[in-house]
Amino acid sequence: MDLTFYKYQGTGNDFVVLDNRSQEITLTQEQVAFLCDRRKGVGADGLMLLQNKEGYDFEMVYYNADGRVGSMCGNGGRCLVAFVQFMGVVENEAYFIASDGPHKAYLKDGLVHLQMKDVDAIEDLEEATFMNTGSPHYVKQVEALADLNVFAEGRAIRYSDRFKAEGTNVNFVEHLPQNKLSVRTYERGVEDETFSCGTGVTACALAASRSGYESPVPISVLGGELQVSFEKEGSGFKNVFLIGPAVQVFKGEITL
Ligand SMILES: N[C@H](CCC[C@H](N)C(=O)O)C(=O)O
Repeated sequence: MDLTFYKYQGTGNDFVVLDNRSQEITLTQEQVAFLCDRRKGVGADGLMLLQNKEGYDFEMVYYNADGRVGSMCGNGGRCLVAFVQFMGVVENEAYFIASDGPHKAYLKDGLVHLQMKDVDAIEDLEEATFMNTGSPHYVKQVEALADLNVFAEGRAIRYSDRFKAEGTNVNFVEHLPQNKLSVRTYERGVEDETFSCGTGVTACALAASRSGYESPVPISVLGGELQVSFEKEGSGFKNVFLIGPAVQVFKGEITL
């Protein structure tokens, strides 16, 4: 099978994007893993299929780099919105369905604003918090984030008794002055540190709001700058938006 693919990146979280509106593409777990392989394939943290869905502008189907169907990916969602605008499917606004439900998004001043699911509950753990922002996220506040071994520490938590069956993404967040955060993330399904995780920084911003952080929260990640805006509602959050750039890197062809 000959495939035309696009490569996108959002703050360094990178994706292979395939237009499957004709429904001609079906990929095995091995084929997705091959396309995401950085040495033997195209190379990406994840792969997305753009599909049609009645009642929506499009459907987002997301796979992790290991080839398994993933849960919601915030940076991937932002990249897919940029892709559908590039393909002429939408102009500046989109309404789509992903694994965690419907999402609204719009483009403004070159940034993609993606509405994330409402978050009802943040679970308090002994030294961290845990929540689902479309994907599961463990959030641990640290100091000296730059010196942390995110791979080793993240991996230990991801494979701990509580999380080893389902897995979790693991975020380490440093609280900086002036309402700013710095975040590094170990991603499930990539099983490594990535340069950015959209659902992860969303979780970090919501967790930080409990220490007085106010919307919008600017967040530095290894691959750039993101923002998260939100409204508090009781112990939960609504109107949560992930805001940042999404860039087409190249288009290519590959034979499977
Ligand atoms: N990079 C993604 C998260 C992917 C989710 C995945 N790693 C999982 O939970 O299995 C993001 O920007 O939100």
